Amino acid sequence: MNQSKEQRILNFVLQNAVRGDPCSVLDTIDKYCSQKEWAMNVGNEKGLILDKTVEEANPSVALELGTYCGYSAVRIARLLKAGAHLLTVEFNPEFAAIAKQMIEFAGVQDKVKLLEGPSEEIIPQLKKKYEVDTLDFVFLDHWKDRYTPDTILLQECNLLRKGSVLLADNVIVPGAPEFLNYIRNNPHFQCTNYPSRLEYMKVEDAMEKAVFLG
Ligand SMILES: C[C@H](C[C@H]1O[C@@H](n2cnc3c(N)ncnc32)[C@H](O)[C@@H]1O)NC(=O)c1cc(-c2ccc(F)cc2)cc(O)c1O
Ligand SMILES: [Mg+2]
Repeated sequence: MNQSKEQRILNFVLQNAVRGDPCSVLDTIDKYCSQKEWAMNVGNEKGLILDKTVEEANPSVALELGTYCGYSAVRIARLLKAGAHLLTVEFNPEFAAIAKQMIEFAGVQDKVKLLEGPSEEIIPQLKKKYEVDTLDFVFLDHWKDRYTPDTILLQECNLLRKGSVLLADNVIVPGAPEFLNYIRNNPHFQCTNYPSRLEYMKVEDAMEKAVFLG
């Protein structure tokens, strides 16, 4: 059976990147996806916005929704301080298997816990099953129509605290208009928009940061 695109991306990393070097893994994925096959990684341009937001938040506990091949999980984990960790959620088993290998090859597996399943099922389990108190940082990069319900669910599960930082990818392409409307009109969030471009394309995209005010 011929390989999936995600398997081809992983193989290219295994053959061309430096094991244990997260930056080398990120650069190699970006090289493959800009020169050979487009893929929905956050990419290097929006990746720099993600980097700055993570560094500013300096989270002890971070959550990512939508792992895909693990590009942003590696990107986030490489910036985490000693003792901090990232929980990343992916419901597609094939993608989860690829991401697991990508995270291990990059050498950040001790900082990342990959949770396989839908976010709507996993979020309510975070406190009891995964021993989370509150989340310092959340990266929303899964189905764009899940951004709003999952943001509401995070609040209902008391997983946000004053100052928790949410960062949403793709608020222009594919777009998350309902999320933007929800979060920008919600007095419990302070929002900032970061114009950028769709990964590996000359197409406008943006990220939205929302700080929970408690
Ligand atoms: C949604 C995907 C990312 C991943 O999210 C997992 N997922 C989903 N829903 C759940 C859940 N409820 N729980 C857990 N995991 C979940 C999935 O399996 C994918 O692996 N991301 C995108 O679709 C995406 C698409 C584009 C894009 C842009 C222009 C185009 F012309 C075409 C596509 C760009 C991006 O930057 C994206 O991020
Ligand atoms: Mg995205």
